[in-house]
Amino acid sequence: MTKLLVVGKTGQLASALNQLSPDFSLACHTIGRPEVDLFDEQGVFDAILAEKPSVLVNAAAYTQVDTAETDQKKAYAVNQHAVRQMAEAAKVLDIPFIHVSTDYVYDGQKQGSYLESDPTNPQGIYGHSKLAGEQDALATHDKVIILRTAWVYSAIGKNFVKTMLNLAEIKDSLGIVADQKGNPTSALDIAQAIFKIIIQITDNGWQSSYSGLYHLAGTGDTTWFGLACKTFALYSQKTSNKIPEVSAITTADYPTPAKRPENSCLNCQKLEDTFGIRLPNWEQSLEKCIHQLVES
Ligand SMILES: NC(=O)C1=CN([C@@H]2O[C@H](COP(=O)(O)OP(=O)(O)OC[C@H]3O[C@@H](n4cnc5c(N)ncnc54)[C@H](OP(=O)(O)O)[C@@H]3O)[C@@H](O)[C@H]2O)C=CC1
Ligand SMILES: Cc1cn([C@H]2C[C@H](O)[C@@H](COP(=O)(O)OP(=O)(O)O[C@H]3O[C@@H](C)C(=O)[C@@H](O)[C@H]3O)O2)c(=O)[nH]c1=O
Ligand SMILES: [Mg+2]
Repeated sequence: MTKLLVVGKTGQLASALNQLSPDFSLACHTIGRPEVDLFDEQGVFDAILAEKPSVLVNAAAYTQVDTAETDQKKAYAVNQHAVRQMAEAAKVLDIPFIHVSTDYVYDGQKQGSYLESDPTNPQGIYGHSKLAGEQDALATHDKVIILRTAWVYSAIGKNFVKTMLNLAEIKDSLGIVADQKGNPTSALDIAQAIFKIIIQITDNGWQSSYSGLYHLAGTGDTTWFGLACKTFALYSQKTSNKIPEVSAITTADYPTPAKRPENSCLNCQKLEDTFGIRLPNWEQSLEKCIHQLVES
């Protein structure tokens, strides 16, 4: 039986992997704080070797985009140095390592959606540190799959969708940026895709053609303003709770410490061609998430 080890316990993706693993008949174990802290590089390496998994997935990261600007050391420790240790451990065990990265490795200036072969140019420390982690993982071990995803939301954990619903309780109006475009992605959809990839690796054995970068994001794109509007539209269909008035603003109207890409839409064709996986439309998965939030 495939023995999957997930680094990360309480985050959006780690929770989704945990939740869905029984559907895929996998033994799935998660490690994270307080037992395993990613600031302790040797501890991470040792913990993975002690577990002896047959596949390693990293679902942990330093994800606070704005805080990273002033907390650079921690961002690089988690997003680069710990990732290198995971790749080193996977190399020693000779097992596949599936690592998750971000659309924020791009500068957002491309017209149209990004291909994996497009140049990267992160605009902030979070994106820089994630890119450094990708590069270290690929340089360390052959059996590495990097999945760049985007705009992740889930009923569990912190994300933009839940921020909007929390703000609804305290605000009558909101201004949301309408000049940043991307692909909202459900954590449950990412988890399901990761399991499908693992099943193919198990069934076919590792193929050298699997190695490398893949985009994995919800189908269809929108702006943060569009995502906020859809969130409130779905929410008001399911509850009688009040929703705020939402207005479209520009990036200049909403200054933040970290610069975000204007257009980070991801072309996910390579993933479909290699593994036959295509994620659902973002609106369809968002509806499921809002349903879960309303029911809980
Ligand atoms: N969230 C998003 O919008 C996007 C995320 N991604 C990527 O997807 C992946 C999953 O992200 P997501 O699930 O949203 O992340 P979350 O922010 O929800 O969770 C991050 C996880 O990392 C763990 N972690 C952080 N620092 C440490 C540390 N020092 N030691 C141990 N564990 C640590 C956290 O643990 P604890 O609970 O103890 O803090 C938490 O479990 C990441 O690689 C991220 O970069 C990519 C694009 C968009
Ligand atoms: C709360 C709020 C945000 N915004 C803007 C700020 C920003 O441009 C945009 C999104 O805000 P957030 O800070 O929630 O999103 P952000 O933390 O930038 O989300 C990113 O997280 C990392 C981890 C990733 O990898 C990315 O793919 C992406 O999901 O919305 C408003 O315009 N109005 C508001 O009231
Ligand atoms: Mg954030």
